[in-house]
Formats: sequence, C-alpha cells, structure tokens
Amino acid sequence: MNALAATNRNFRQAARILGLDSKIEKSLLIPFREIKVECTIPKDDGTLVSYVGFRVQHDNSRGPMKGGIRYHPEVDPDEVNALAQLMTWKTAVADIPYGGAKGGIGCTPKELSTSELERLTRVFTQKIHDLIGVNTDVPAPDMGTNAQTMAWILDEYSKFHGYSPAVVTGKPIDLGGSLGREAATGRGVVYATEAVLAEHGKSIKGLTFAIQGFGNVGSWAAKIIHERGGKVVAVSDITGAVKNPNGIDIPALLQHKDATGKLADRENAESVRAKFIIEAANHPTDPDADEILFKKGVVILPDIYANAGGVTVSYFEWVQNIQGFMWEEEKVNHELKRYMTKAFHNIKSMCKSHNCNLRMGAFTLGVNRVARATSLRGWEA
Ligand SMILES: NC(=O)C1=CN([C@@H]2O[C@H](COP(=O)(O)OP(=O)(O)OC[C@H]3O[C@@H](n4cnc5c(N)ncnc54)[C@H](OP(=O)(O)O)[C@@H]3O)[C@@H](O)[C@H]2O)C=CC1
Ligand SMILES: O=C(O)CCC(=O)C(=O)O
Repeated sequence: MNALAATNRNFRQAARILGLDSKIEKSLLIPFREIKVECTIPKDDGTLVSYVGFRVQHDNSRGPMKGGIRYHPEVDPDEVNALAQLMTWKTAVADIPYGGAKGGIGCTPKELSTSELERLTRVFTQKIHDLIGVNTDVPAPDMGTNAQTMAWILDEYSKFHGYSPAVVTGKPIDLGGSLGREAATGRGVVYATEAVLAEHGKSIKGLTFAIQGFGNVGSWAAKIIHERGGKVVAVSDITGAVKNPNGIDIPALLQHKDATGKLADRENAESVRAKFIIEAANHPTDPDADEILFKKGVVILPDIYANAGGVTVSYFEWVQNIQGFMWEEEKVNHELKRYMTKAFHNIKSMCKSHNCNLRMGAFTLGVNRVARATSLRGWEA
C-alpha cells in the first residue's frame, strides 16, 4: 500500500474512533497547499540537469506548518503528501504550536558534488521562498539533507526577505541552530523507548536492539542506547548490515562509517525477532504488517510519537531564534525528555479511553487536537 493510502487509512480509523464530524474529516484529509517546482542547475561540467521539487503544506490550524526537506531518489508527490500529513499529527501529539508540512527533491544526493547540492538547494529556495516563512512554514532537515542544506536555504531566503534565522531549523550552531538538535531525533527515540519499556518493567540496560538505518537518526539512537548499557546486536543501512550477538562496538562502527561511508559486511538482519518496534523513521510499517505484528503481541511505538524529538527541538530552536536567547544543551535535553514523557502519557490515556493500540492512541490524540483547533478557528470566509 502506498504511503498516502496507508496514512489516510490510519487517519480515517482515528476519525471513526473519535466520531469526528465528516466535514472536518474531509477538510483534514485535503492538504492546505501542494507545491511542485522544476529545478534546473548547471552541473560542475557545465551540462544542465533538471530535478522536481515538492513542498506540501498540510495543515496550519495549530500554527506555522513545520517539516523537513528530503533529498532522495524515491521522493514522489504521494509520499511527500503522506509525510506532510504525518507532520500535522506529530506536532499535535508533541503538543508544540505547529501544523504540518514536508518537502523533497527527487535526486540522489550522494551523486552530486557539494557545489551542485548548493545550487540545487538555492534554486529550490528561489522557487518556494514566497510560500515559506517564520510564521507560515518552517523547513528542517530530513533524509539526505543536513545543517549545511539549511544554511543555504537560510542564506537564499534572506536575500529576498532580510536575515531570518527562524525560517529554518536544524541549522548550524554558528547560524542560530540549537545545541542538541542534531542528536534530538535519536535522543527522543531513546526517551520514547525508555517510556514504553518502563511501562513493561524494563529498561535499556541489558536489553538487545536492532537498528535499521545508520544516518542521523539511527546513529544517534545507537550511540545513546550504547551509552545507556543497551546491547546493539544489529545495524543496517543501504550498503548492508552488521550483526554481533554479543553487542556491536558502536563507537568503533561510527568511526568506520565516518571513514569509509558504509557499514562493514553484508549480512541480512531479517532474522532479528523484536518484542518492541520503535518507529524512528517515518511510515516504516505498512498497515497490514502493523496488524500482523499487533496480533503477534509486538509492541509498536508509532512514528508520529517515536521520532517527534527532532521537531520538538526544532521548536526549541525557533523559540530561541525568536527570543534571541540561546539555551544550554542540558536545558534542551531536559525539555525534550519532558515533552516526550508527557506525550507518552497522553497517548496512553487515549489508548485507555478508546481501547486501542499505541498507533491509534497517537493518531486519536493528534487528530483530536487538530480538529479542536480547526473548529475553534471556525469557517466564516
Ligand atoms: N533527521 C531528522 O531530524 C528526522 C528524521 N526522521 C526520519 O528518520 C528517517 C531517517 O532520517 P535521517 O536519519 O535524517 O536520514 P539520513 O539521510 O541521515 O540517513 C538515512 C539512513 O537510511 C539509509 N537509507 C536510505 N535509503 C535507503 C534504502 N532505500 N534502503 C535502506 N536504507 C536506506 C541511509 O543509508 P546510507 O547512509 O548508506 O545512504 C542512512 O543510513 C527518515 O524516515 C526520516 O524521515 C524523522 C524525524 C526527524
Ligand atoms: O524538525 C522538523 O521541523 C521536522 C523534522 C521532520 O521532518 C520529521 O519529524 O519528520
């Protein structure tokens, strides 16, 4: 099932559980605005190459729309739509004053030089600069993008609108980025994991973990789990997987990945059997697989909660930019833990009230908050 159909299915199920008014349900399914732009750049050898870029702004009833920009060959309109919608529910689950958006360019960033990536990012920004802004839509990094990408967007946007650091988050610290943002999604995943494990009388120390993806989120989650005494027995990325039943030396693996750009051997991590699945990625589990895993008793911590640490610290970054006051990293991490723990308890309350699993607990929590804001703002033209 494609990402949009799967996301809509989860949303509709939450709307049914909540008994949502059908007009509000319909309006929440349709994105606020979809942008598709052509981005042509000269390559380093002088030849021209064209890419398609997207920004989908899903909903702004709770505040400026917020979400990352992804550079990946599989970026397509349906996927960006689904990810934008997920951002709306995620910011509501985290209870931060934002709506949802997502963007992307269909490209293979590893095949582009740094100057080609810079040109592509600047052309994309030129095409969307009128539609983003500190109080309208605030991009951030996602797969294939990073702090440097945000610095280029900030610079290009500022040429049109004046210096505006709060127009993007996940920036380099030197340009007003927040301490702790780079690690925040992985760290939030660990706080979420601790919250669900505590419920089952367990803790990270001594448990075994398998991690799919070893980029920003996966590698920070692995590092922090390792530091807390968890045994990471399998890690995989696009180049393959490493497995060690006695526990992988994560600092050594991070060093190896930094030096070579890939994980060591090629092995299949499929035989790993998990009792808990923590969705650090967006939309990693198809609804059919979700049902099968649920029936098998696997506890799944859904993406719109598990990876909300990134956007939560993006919110702290935006607040710091607006206040013109930088927080210590301890304050960032302390607040992140507070938000993640509170969201977990709010989700559990929804699970109890509606007798549903954690995914529907999170969806009903997010959808209900957005629906309330939508109704309060009203419909008069
Ligand atoms: N960055 C953030 O703050 C947030 C990210 N997320 C989500 O977390 C997930 C990971 O994002 P992030 O860590 O930022 O991205 P990165 O680009 O830093 O890392 C992505 C990882 O996924 C691997 N990968 C990419 N494509 C494939 C593929 N087709 N098959 C197998 N592995 C693949 C990459 O391998 P390789 O390095 O070899 O290319 C890399 O290990 C995404 O779903 C993203 O939307 C969610 C919330 C916030
Ligand atoms: O930090 C942000 O604003 C958004 C991060 C993101 O794209 C996500 O949570 O999926």
